Amino acid sequence: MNKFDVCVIGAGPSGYAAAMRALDFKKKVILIERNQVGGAGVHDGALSSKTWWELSRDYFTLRKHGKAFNFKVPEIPFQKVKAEVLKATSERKDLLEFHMTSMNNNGQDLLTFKRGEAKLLSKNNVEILGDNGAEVIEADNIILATGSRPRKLPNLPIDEKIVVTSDGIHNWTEWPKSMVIVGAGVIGCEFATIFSNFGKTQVNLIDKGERILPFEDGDVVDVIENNLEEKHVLVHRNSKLIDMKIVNGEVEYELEYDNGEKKKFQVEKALVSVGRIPNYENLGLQEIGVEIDARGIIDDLTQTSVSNIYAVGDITADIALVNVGELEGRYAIERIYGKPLHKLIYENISTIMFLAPEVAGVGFNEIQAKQKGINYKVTSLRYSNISRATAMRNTQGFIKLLVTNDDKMKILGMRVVGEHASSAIQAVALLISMDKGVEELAELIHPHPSIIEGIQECARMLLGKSMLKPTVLLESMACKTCVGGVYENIIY
Ligand SMILES: Cc1cc2nc3c(=O)[nH]c(=O)nc-3n(C[C@H](O)[C@H](O)[C@H](O)COP(=O)(O)OP(=O)(O)OC[C@H]3O[C@@H](n4cnc5c(N)ncnc54)[C@H](O)[C@@H]3O)c2cc1C
Ligand SMILES: NC(=O)c1ccc[n+]([C@@H]2O[C@H](COP(=O)([O-])OP(=O)(O)OC[C@H]3O[C@@H](n4cnc5c(N)ncnc54)[C@H](O)[C@@H]3O)[C@@H](O)[C@H]2O)c1
Repeated sequence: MNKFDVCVIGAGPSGYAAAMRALDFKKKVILIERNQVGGAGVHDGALSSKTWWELSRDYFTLRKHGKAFNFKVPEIPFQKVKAEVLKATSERKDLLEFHMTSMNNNGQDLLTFKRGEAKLLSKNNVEILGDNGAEVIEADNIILATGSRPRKLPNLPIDEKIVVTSDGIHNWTEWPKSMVIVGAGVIGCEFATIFSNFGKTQVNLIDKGERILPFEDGDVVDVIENNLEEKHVLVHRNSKLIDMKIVNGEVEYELEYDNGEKKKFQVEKALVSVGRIPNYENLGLQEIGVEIDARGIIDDLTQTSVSNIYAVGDITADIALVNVGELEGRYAIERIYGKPLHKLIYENISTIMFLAPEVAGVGFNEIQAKQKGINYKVTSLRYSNISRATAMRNTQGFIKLLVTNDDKMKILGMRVVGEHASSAIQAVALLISMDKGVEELAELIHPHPSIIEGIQECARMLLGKSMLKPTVLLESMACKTCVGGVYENIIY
């Protein structure tokens, strides 16, 4: 029987990162994947949806300029865009595969890749069921990185053709004339943005509550909702989906609103995006004593209740992000083979939501600060005050910075809504992780003209030395305290 130091199950972002980190420790590793290398980080997930988003944004910009400069933008077939998306995902998969093979050609010969379905037979034995039958291997340590899958609602006729999850969008062959999206979370809103950007589909979005993206601050959501509605997206607010069926190859659905009113709608296609569930079944975990509760595997900083078995990435059912999965994958290996240099903390994660415009975030938003009972100072600046945005001829958006309500003004979090938002987040993420205040940020020389200059102006506002003054530009700048949920302007 082949014996390994580490067996990693799943070659998505978290498993791949774990396997590569184990090689740094010169360990003998086996990486097992039942489907495609890259997992949802590449296929029907992060990279594919971001390629859709980038292409849709380019096309929307072209349509906008077409209107402004009076030229006609050619139609773009669905199949052409889909082919480009699949080209992007196979480029990434090929790179990851080439990289794996080259690691061994480097003379290390430490990495074995196996294609097949893995299942634990004991705490050290894993069965791999591949095309050529079953094989059993032995490993000192096991990393579970089997990811997650779309959550399905039992009463919905999901056939991955007409009613799809994010796994089935590539089964479509043409732009739907109309579609409904069930679930106004990140995936739902990103695809509402994508399809409305291309302008070929009437998009309806079902939202259980008062507003989309319920976990995000109201001022952020307002910008996104307005833009979606300008692109004719119909947001069904405060509504419950009570029925959906496929009739003559199209979708009929019925909503019940909070006021008791019921209404029927017809659309060509439906996308269901109501969260994801971890893949921990059929791995033989319960049989060998890995503790599992209703949410999924119980882990203590990646280690499960069986001490040589670790769980990383989406399987742990907490935060489902590529960067978090990769971090956990590396961390688990560092725990096994040496002391991790950094603690595994989740408070300081940078995120981007790919909407119109993009929304970047790090640390707390106002909802989270209030939930934790934290009093804070908050400063905000609209893009209309930033030269780069003026040059882009697109001043929609704002920056919002939260700091502690004391003299230290330690950074608690930031949200940026607007063009280049994602490029604006890193400096602040670093300051939060270094437990620093706004002084450092205010004095650093930033490139000009850039969106990040706006963050610096926010820091200066808090120090009472911004160039533009919030006392004058009342509509587009603000600097306040929030104590017990009550706001008060800060006057310097
Ligand atoms: C539409 C969409 C958009 C997203 N956009 C973003 C984004 O913009 N940014 C971001 O950070 N995150 C995004 N995510 C989330 C991100 O894709 C996941 O958090 C990430 O892929 C999780 O990585 P993972 O390695 O834990 O799991 P996965 O990527 O799911 O990989 C798990 C792998 O394990 C394999 N596997 C499962 N069971 C077995 C078994 N028994 N034997 C062998 N192999 C097995 C699977 O085939 C899969 O390849 C998005 C997700 C979706 C669905
Ligand atoms: N840009 C990014 O970083 C990015 C992009 C896409 C996905 N992701 C990751 O993937 C995860 C899954 O995304 P998601 O959008 O599926 O989940 P989500 O948790 O973000 O959103 C699910 C939404 O569905 C709603 N919902 C739940 N049950 C419903 C029902 N019965 N009827 C109507 N609505 C219902 C919820 O209220 C919620 O708004 C995210 O949590 C995120 O971690 C990240």
